[in-house]
Amino acid sequence: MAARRVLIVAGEGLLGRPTGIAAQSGPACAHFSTSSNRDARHHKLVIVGGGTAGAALANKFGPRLGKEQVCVVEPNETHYYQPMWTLVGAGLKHFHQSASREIDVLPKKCTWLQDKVKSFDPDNNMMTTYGGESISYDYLLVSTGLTLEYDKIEGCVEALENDPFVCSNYSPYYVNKTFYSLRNIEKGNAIFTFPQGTVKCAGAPQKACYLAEDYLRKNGKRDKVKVMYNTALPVIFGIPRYAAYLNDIVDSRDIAINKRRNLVKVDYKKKIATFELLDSENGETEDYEYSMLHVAPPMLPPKELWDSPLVDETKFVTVNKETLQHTKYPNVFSMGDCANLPTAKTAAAISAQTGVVTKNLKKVMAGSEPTRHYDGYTSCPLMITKHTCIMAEFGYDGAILETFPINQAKPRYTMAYMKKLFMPPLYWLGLVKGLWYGPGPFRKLFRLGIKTSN
Ligand SMILES: COC1=C(OC)C(=O)C(C/C=C(\C)CCC=C(C)C)=C(C)C1=O
Repeated sequence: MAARRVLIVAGEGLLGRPTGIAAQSGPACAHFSTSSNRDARHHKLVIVGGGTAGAALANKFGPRLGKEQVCVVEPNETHYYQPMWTLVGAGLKHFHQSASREIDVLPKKCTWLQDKVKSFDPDNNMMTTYGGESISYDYLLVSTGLTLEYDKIEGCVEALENDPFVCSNYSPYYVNKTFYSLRNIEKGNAIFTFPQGTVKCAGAPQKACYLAEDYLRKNGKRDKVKVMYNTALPVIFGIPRYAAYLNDIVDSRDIAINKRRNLVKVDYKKKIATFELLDSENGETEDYEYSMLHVAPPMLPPKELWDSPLVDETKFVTVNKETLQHTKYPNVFSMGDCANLPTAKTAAAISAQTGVVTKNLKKVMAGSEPTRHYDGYTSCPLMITKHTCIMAEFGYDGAILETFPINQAKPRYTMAYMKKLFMPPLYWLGLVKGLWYGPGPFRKLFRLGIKTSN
């Protein structure tokens, strides 16, 4: 029964489809736009991507400017709360709890064009779509998210499609396979990978590992399964304060950390994963036999952006890291995973960015300069066991920006409850609706409390 369910999930996998936020395309909905004039289509504000960032901004500007003035270009029918997929992979939430209809996260007062941008021409304030539209705009928000590039790993797509024990919490097609693997693994190596390059939610690959280890231990299988985390990075986590706690945790739970290893090939018939040794000069590789393999794929902004002047050679949208305004085009902003911001890419980061872009875009629309500055705020709720969580919160240059006046680097029950119970409603009712700008004000309030009580 379980095996059948997984096979159905795996059978649906198709990497040609957009993978950033949502999955399927489908029939048009109420305020879906059917353009009557394909030659000239103009909106005051065009938002490319209806994920977390795009939906939040549509909810800010749609009601303000009106339905015809704000256009969201988003091909996918379903909007996913991706932070929940860590929990789905560990059997702590159901996949359907992470999904909503795109039409339900967008405001009534906006035009949803269910289409995908094909090319950007910011010098002429124009873009074209695969559906054959030419759209011009006064202001543009680029919030496309990232595309999962499983196909950069040789044999990985075949393995994800054919081996029930090769899984990935990053994809709606493969996230259900993670818990299937945990329930059915008997012995051997359970390997969790972290790729080279920029990823969204850099904590997710190790959360998958911790929750798996916890499940195997609690279900009496731990002594027969070796748990490994193979990462391209030279450290377990980029912020030393949290890395110190995490290193102790992996030591005490006998999780092997193999650093500077990058997954380059999966041979699912032989059950072998091949890793490039990044510190070796002559491109040496290492083969690992696996019983279960959790893949975090390389990621990049969608290829439609690569040739546009909106990005640089890194392929990420070049914005001022404080104002989030484009470095070349003052009428363009970018936020979310596709922006080249030197901080970790998370939903929590988008909450803080929403306030900044809302304020600055209003300023620019009124003919003045952007004034609000983003401090790089981001948060990573690191699930350590199913009941405990390290609530990492930080900003640019490793600044620690913890909300609560307690040590959040310690695994805590309260923070696990936050992640599992408090965050989903905060996301659906707050963040995507443009009503949650992150916990910054609470942080300041709690710090004030400490000062006055001293
Ligand atoms: C899923 O996305 C998330 C957010 O966006 C909805 C957040 O904002 C935050 C940050 C919020 C914190 C730490 C709690 C603040 C709560 C109060 C009551 C002050 C986290 C961790 C998060 O995971």
